[in-house]
Amino acid sequence: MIADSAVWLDQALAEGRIAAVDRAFARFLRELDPGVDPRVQIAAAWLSHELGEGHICMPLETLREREPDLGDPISFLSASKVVADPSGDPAAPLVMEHGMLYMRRFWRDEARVAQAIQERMGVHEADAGLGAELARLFPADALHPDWQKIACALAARSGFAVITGGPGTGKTTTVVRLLGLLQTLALRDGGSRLRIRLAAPTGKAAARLNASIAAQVAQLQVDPSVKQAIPAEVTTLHRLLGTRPDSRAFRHNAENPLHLDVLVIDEASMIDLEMMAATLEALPPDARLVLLGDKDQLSSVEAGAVLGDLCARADAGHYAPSTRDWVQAVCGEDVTPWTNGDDAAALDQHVAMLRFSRRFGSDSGIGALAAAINEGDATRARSAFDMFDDVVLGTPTPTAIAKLAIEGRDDAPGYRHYLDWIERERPPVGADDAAVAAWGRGALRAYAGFQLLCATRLGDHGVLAQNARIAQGLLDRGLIEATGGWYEGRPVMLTRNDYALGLMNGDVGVTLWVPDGQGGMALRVAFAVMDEHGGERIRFVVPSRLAAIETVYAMTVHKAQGSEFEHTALALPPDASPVLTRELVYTGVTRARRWFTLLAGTDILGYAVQRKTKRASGLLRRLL
Ligand SMILES: Nc1ncnc2c1ncn2[C@@H]1O[C@H](COP(=O)(O)OP(=O)(O)OP(=O)(O)O)[C@@H](O)[C@H]1O
Repeated sequence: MIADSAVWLDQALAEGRIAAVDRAFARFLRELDPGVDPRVQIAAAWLSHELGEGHICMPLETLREREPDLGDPISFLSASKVVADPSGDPAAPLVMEHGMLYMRRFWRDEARVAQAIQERMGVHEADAGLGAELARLFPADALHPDWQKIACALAARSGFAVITGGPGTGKTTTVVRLLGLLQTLALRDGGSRLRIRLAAPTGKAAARLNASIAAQVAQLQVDPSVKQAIPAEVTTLHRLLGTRPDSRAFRHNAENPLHLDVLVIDEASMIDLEMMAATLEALPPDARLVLLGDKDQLSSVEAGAVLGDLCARADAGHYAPSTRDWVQAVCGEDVTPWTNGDDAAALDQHVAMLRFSRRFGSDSGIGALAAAINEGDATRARSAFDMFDDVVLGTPTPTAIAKLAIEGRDDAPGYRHYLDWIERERPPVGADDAAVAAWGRGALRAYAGFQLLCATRLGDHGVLAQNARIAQGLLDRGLIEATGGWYEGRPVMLTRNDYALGLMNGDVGVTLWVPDGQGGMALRVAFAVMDEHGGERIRFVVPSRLAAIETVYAMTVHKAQGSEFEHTALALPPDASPVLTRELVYTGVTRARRWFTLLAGTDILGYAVQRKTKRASGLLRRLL
């Protein structure tokens, strides 16, 4: 029995097992209830620690393993005033349910998300014209089963759908066809058009979807009136919900719902539980929600792995025989191998996984490597480097990493390519604004030719250290004129949203000398921003207006989610570390469009690939 929690908390903090915030939370419980059982405080400190790691809750099993001396957690937790069961005291800060301990806010968000999804799954029925429209939009000569067609059908038949798939599997293609289909059915017989909104968790992801949606809509085989009724503009979720200064709450909520009939959210793996709860709350009850994303990518930075939870059974399908028969009747596709009559939950009938990548064919090392990583097959992952030319294992020493980042390898570019481009394409003196903007756009595009990714920000192998080495290497080669302050060629990334400038956390800009409008030249940072019609526009920003930015020769894998680069290099630290996970490596590899370079030992690759993260959550249990 532990008599004094204060000693335990101080010691755990001193030993680095918990953080100051965890101790503060445990102390706060004593303020609430001076007679609180010290064991409850210890449990609370561990719970707070787990939330910091991205979990929604803490299984009591975890507490038993960590603190076997405390005895049975169920008995001391259920005896405490600060812990309630779901129907207990709503003022209690902790909730215990199904062998999990929650902070009330997360418990409430999780329960709300589950309930909102459940309600939405039952809204809408398949339209009688669905089969004919699907046959028109999806050519019969596709690969079978045509998962795009199946995904589209499942999404069209209810108010809630999840479409997961790796890079290039056709998530955008499918959703554009889905929108064409829904709009065609809505406009039929003089009906009114659906209000459709598209969103993504970050500005970068929104911009990328924007470009691909516009291209896909142009190719869509539908009536021009339908085409017009599909928006090209993609907004960020924060924008859509309406942020309010200094508040976690959004302008749109249950009392002030969004004005829309269909909401599509791309890159949904980046949505944390709190954001998902806010989004579902702001959605009108009969609006459709379609989530798109890659279930195997890293989860959100904040707590929760909502897409991962929803797609936990997507590989095996778990379709009910009734779904199988319906898919056969409406799509002419056979999903028998993915049908499991004994274990088919309602949620499973709303999830579709696209399984064939058009970007990465059988000759693609990136595709083979990503698949091996996902299967946790380190041997196959290693052999991909021997079998394919587009993936290369580079030397992971600091000097070699900086050299690769600058010079690239063979045809795969490094930063020299982009700096040379800026120099070569510099507009002549007196060039008009359009020419300068085109140069800015080209510089951003050239910058996207290469990106070095790191696992962490700090440490000798982190972003800050790599940034410094690369900048020095560029200076030594005469490619930039300084390594600190503002200089031409400096790429920067926003680390906070800046609504006044219309720039979002994660947006990347490139510093350039441009005409200052008074006959001189000035350093400005070129960003690609969306204009009001969903098109892309180049905005030049005065460097001093950028309050929260970082140089971005190196970027964390987390920050790179939602972006792609022609050549991506991933540098991993040489020693085993908790940040090295399968999801991290998969996300890094799949940022590459044409070339991928791994800057790590194969032992570290093997170590990371074995470590699949599992975030504790009760969401799936609530939905099954
Ligand atoms: N059914 C199809 N028929 C022909 N081409 C297709 C089909 N589906 C996808 N493609 C092509 O494959 C490429 C990738 O498709 P898409 O952009 O829809 O995939 P995605 O899953 O959204 O990719 P990303 O990883 O970029 O999010 C595109 O060039 C697209 O035109």
